[in-house]
Amino acid sequence: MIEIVADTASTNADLLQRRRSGLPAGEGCWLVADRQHGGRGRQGRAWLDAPGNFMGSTIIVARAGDPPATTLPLACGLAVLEALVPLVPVPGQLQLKWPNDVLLRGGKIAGILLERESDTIIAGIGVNLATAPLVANRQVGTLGKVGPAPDRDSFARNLATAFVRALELWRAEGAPGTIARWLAAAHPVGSALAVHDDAGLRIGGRFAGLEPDGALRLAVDAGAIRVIRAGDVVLEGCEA
Ligand SMILES: O=C(O)CCCC[C@@H]1SC[C@@H]2NC(=O)N[C@@H]21
Repeated sequence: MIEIVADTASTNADLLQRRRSGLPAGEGCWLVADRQHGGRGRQGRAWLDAPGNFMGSTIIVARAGDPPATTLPLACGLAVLEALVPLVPVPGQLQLKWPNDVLLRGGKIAGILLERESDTIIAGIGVNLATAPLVANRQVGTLGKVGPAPDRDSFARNLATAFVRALELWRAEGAPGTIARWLAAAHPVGSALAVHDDAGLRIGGRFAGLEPDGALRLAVDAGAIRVIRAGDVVLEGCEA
């Protein structure tokens, strides 16, 4: 079920609140906002909205036997990518960047914030369907750069369908299959990346694939591998 609200602070906050209050809201339930004035992004950043863009959240209920939670962001990124592929003239222009950003010609077009409280995981998704908000020091993408902006509501329906499939595949294939499909859709191994860790430190290196739990492998000086489990990743030469 997809519910649409005209304006809210954050669809993630709203769905979390519904689960806390014990209101009926489970997997398959979506909340989509026309406008969102307190959008939350990863790493404590804000997510800027714009008319015609997609801002929405859904619920995932963790089950015993689920694959490692660290691979769920990858599955969510694959779902958003699947919903976007039919909307671009050249599908290869879309790439995933760790853990779940979608890039269009190198500019970030979609971001996902996962927030967890006990068995409830809220996946909040922002997609620049119509407008690329101005973000300091970042090249952001919009579908409007490669064609007409798609209808938000039909995008929402396609995304909900892609999400069901992505969750089923994640649960059926587990971490190895999810990682293999994510790698096939990501920028190439060897791409230059800069990682800004939680302390604000910048680590430069080259993309060296993923660990079995979905963490990022970064080849740094002298061929050493740094394993990144949290941080903000920039694809050098494309973003900022
Ligand atoms: O920083 C990111 O890349 C993640 C951005 C996630 C934004 C979406 S918009 C809908 C949902 N509600 C929020 O407050 N945030 C997410």
